[in-house]
Amino acid sequence: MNSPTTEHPPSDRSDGDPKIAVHKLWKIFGRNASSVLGTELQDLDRDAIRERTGCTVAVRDVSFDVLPGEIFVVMGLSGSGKSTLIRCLTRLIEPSGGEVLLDGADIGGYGPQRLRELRRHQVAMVFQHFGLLAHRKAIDNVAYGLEVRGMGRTERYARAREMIDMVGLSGNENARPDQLSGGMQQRVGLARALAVDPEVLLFDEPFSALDPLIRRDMQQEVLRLQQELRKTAVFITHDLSEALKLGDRIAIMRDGELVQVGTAEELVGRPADDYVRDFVEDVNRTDVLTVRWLMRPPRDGEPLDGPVAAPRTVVRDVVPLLAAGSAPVRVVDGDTLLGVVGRADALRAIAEDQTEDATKAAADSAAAAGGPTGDGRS
Ligand SMILES: Nc1ncnc2c1ncn2[C@@H]1O[C@H](COP(=O)(O)OP(=O)(O)OP(=O)(O)O)[C@@H](O)[C@H]1O
Repeated sequence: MNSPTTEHPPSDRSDGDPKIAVHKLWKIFGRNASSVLGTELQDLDRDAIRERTGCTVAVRDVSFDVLPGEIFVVMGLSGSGKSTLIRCLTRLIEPSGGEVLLDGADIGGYGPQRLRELRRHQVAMVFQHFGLLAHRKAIDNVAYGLEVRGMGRTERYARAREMIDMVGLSGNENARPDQLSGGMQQRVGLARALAVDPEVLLFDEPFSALDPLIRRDMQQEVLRLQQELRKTAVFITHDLSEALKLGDRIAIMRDGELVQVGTAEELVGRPADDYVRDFVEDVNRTDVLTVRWLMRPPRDGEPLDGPVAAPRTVVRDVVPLLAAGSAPVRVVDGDTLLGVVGRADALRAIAEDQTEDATKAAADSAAAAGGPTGDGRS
């Protein structure tokens, strides 16, 4: 085995240049919007800007990268600017300032023709209210983007059938939207977006209108398709469990600003402020935090014959392993020992407070209550 590393997550995200890079993006609604940016007014808070100018700052100085193949979730309360932000990514809403780069190209400089091509070929959107054409059959809705592109009937129907198959709607090709349930309509929306084989998928609260069980199915569907197709996706939601389930990384928005961008573990394990803490406080930490997050290098003399766990194993699943023996769990990726997790480390994950002091106190009380902690501290 190679030597252990103390590197923290995330380690399995895609490397390389971002697919989408957003730099210092602003969107200010209102007739006097241009009087705000670049003046001292822009430093005032949202309410003060509205009072002074009548303008609404929907997106304020937002920067982030979306890596190829990742699902990047944007989450926040109603009115925090999520929909405006996602629409700025294809200039469905024109940003007031800043840049959006797609594969390094600044889309701010695109003319109408190039912008149309971008929306037809490179980026597809799935909307909350499906956005289907009511008078068209499912297959014609799915084929719509291909028709707009000028693809011939036989070819576009073949492609549309393939997509309908892919989202599990075979047999419903000829149904009109009002003959389909909400979940099925959104599958049509998904198939339509995928039909044009876009590089990027933008989801604007696509499952908010669906019943919880259907919603769960659709989330599974997105994860399955993502595994298969590896598209880059930006996914808007105001539902934390959806964000945690789908997001490789999650951005939390408040009043137009990004408060924190991180993996589920980073948000749950180290919330940036009380706003994020409020969002994540009811999350069961052992379901989210992984051994990769908690691991540390082995200590001198610590036994290294404990059970093995993959880096993404959640804490809940290693608790039985730790309970069964005293040696720490070894976190292993292939042949490489990445680190170890002992009983006290697992307690730290369960505890709200992850400071060293709290960890030590938890370990001490565990030792006092039941013998060795199995991590060399006892
Ligand atoms: N066309 C518009 N004109 C003026 N103000 C707007 C416009 N669109 C959005 N806003 C304002 O911008 C702010 C951000 O709105 P946005 O819809 O982006 O938020 P959101 O987080 O997507 O909310 P929700 O979850 O309710 O959809 C809000 O204060 C909203 O009222």
